[in-house]
Amino acid sequence: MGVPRSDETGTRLVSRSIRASVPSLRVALDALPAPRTFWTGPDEATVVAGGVAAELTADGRDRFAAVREGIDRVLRSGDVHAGTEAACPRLFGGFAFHDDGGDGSVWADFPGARFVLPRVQVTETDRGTWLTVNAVGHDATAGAVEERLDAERERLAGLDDTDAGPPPEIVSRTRTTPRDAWRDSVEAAVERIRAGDLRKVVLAQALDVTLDRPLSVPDVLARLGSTYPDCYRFLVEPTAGPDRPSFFGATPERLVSRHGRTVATGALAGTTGRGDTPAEDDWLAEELLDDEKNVHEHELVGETIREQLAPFASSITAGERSVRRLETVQHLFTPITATLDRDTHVLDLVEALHPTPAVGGLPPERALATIRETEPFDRGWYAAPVGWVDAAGNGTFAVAIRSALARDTSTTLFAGVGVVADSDPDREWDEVQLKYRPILDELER
Ligand SMILES: C=C(O[C@@H]1C=C(C(=O)O)C=C[C@H]1O)C(=O)O
Repeated sequence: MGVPRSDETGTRLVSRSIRASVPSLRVALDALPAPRTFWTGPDEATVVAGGVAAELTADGRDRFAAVREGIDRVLRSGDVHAGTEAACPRLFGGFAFHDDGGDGSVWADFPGARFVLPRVQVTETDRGTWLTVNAVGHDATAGAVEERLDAERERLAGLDDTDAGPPPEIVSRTRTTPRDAWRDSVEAAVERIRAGDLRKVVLAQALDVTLDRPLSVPDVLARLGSTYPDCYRFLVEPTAGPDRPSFFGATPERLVSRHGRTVATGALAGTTGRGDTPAEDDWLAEELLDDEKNVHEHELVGETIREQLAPFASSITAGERSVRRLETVQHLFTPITATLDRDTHVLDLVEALHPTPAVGGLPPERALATIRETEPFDRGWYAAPVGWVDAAGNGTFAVAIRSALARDTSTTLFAGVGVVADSDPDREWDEVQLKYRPILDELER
């Protein structure tokens, strides 16, 4: 797995941080070396990072445990001066949706799991901005890292504060799933549900668009931050080449966060649109809260999450169900918190929770098999966990929906819907189109 063994010859991780200033995080992200990393979310520090000090990859069903072991080896012992908690060494990454690898399509460069300790990282917190340089390996010395830290600070402070460019134009679009095929798939799933074979399955579509020029992902992430300020935004690049793919998104869904013994997650499922007026918005929200089909779909998610957490928790609390209003859709949301009964690593919680029935279905194995048989494309990392882990096993993971994979002038967008016994194929089709909007709006403004 290409992991430097920190236990063979003593400390091999060196990490130094200092306060720094950058013209903007967007400009910094654009200037950092590939592969680039971006992460932010509610109550989270914003991180823009570049390069690789250490990287872990794994495939298959055991990928959660395998990367966890690798991460522990990298972070176990280190010569770390971070200045603030958010600048302490963290690995950023995520997982493929399915246990078995994809079909080698657009996701060819994405392993089953990949985490990176960035070489250079800018961390923005409520209390200031920090620059971090990390090194792992035989040649990692405090002197060399401190020299690089000074050089990076000067380079980043000297960057010009340019404006974001205008979005590109869409030249063409191709759907993976024509409307007729969609109708057939949803009807087949509904039949299986009515026959008692399944309780819920989330079916997705992909949309391939060609742009008139390559996408600037830093610009898109910055704009998504203004439109979706309460969402998790992320960028994962698995390779460093000029033609590398970038997986990014602005997702409203947290899979799990763990800080010490405190765990926070939630059920987000059940969807309606936005109204043209505040009154219509409120009417749609009320209708969603009362809608039997959406409430059922939502409750399956909440119940399952509570069951999945039970083996780790001394207590689990579900808050009140409410409507979460986003720019383009409204969702049913129930917050769930838990107290761990021991020091369970965040990646063990990720493994236990993924995929929740908000993106998979019930019973899980049958739903996953249905997804595999039905969807004519590889989900890759869509709807899978993305986030970060630190040395204490704390971390936050989001569910990578409202996301897209960009490479050069091609971008593939993904969106799915929960299918239950009384789902209507045409309404589900419309819901998929709404869920493309966060990213699509950035490509055709
Ligand atoms: C699967 C997606 O969204 C999920 C499905 C939802 C639903 O079916 O109502 C709502 C939010 C998400 O949990 C997606 O956006 O691609």
